[in-house]
Amino acid sequence: AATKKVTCASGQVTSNAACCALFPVIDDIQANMFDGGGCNEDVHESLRLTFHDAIGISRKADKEGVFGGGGADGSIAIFANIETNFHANNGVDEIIDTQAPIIARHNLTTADFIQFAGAIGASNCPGAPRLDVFLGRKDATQPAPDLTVPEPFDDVSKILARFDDAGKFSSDEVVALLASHTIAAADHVDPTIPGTPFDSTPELFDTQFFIETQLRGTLFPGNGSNQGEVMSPLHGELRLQSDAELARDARTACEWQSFVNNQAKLQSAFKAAFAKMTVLGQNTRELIDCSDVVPTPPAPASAAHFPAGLTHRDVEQACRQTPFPALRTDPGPATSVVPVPPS
Ligand code: HEM
Ligand SMILES: [Ca+2]
Ligand SMILES: [Mn+2]
Repeated sequence: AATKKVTCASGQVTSNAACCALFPVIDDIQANMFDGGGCNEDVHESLRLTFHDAIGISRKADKEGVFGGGGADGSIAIFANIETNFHANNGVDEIIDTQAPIIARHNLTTADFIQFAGAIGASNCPGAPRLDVFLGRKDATQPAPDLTVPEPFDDVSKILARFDDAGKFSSDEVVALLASHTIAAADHVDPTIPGTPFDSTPELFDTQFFIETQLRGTLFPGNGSNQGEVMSPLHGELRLQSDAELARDARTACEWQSFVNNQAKLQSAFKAAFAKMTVLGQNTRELIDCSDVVPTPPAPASAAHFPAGLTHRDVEQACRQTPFPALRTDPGPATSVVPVPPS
């Protein structure tokens, strides 16, 4: 059925008048955080922040009658003085500080703004799905407890258990959420090489992350092994221990491999898992769906490939049922990944 549309005072069209308020927010964050619509570091950090806020919730704690966090409730920014001290939140203070004056200029809850900024940011990255946007979350009145955010040195069992406890995420949904690491870099895992990406295309929401995490690790991009870091296949690329293990564990390896060269699945699975994550802890019946304000992301640019210098022989096959897809190797000298410039 065709949905009714409203035309906002600005002339833009959306399905609900309440969503009109979002268009000026889009203009503000695009101009003042995202370099006029780029897939820059602040986009990456904003997407990471959606996760670190939302995952702060625990079904187990609730059952035991203790507060396990309010999920996507803005607590990470509202109680930044507490939550940014948690080890797993290292570095999120920067994007919280960047977002704060923008939040102050608009009439959204902090909880809504954090999720909104991540969705708009992702739409700047070629290949990304249009992520869902909801309005009407209630802001936190207390901080999330420590230890809700997974660490890169957690083992697969602990990671899967944490996602299940937070929101009944299946192992497939966990793998889908890790697609976020296709537009990502680490500043603090090896602090001597800030901005070191997890794949060779941190400006593209493509499937390279799932390809490159399956290649044999041969080097450390910086000063050697840090907590939560394992060897990567490329100069200038950093591999998290958690990503390496999820790519190789019997519970997750085939799902991981299924994203290789499957842009359509990457988009649909990440969109669905994000839709679940972005409302954790909130009463969805009270939320307004404003997803139609999200710009359509540019089409994915590059075709799936092995980075120059690497081939099928460098794949550490982990899925037992299905062979790794055949891919071409990029021409030229061995790939060296350049750092993501700081925003
Ligand atoms: C097993 C679960 C996860 C672990 C252990 C993990 C761990 C990490 C670590 C250690 C970093 C590097 C931070 C730094 O040093 O600057 C990072 C970056 C990032 N993470 Fe995750 N992550 C997980 C899941 C997620 C999820 C579910 C999302 C979003 C849906 C996400 C989005 C990001 C993004 C976008 C970045 C890049 C930030 C930037 O480039 O500045 N991560 N993650
Ligand atoms: Ca990428
Ligand atoms: Mn960063």
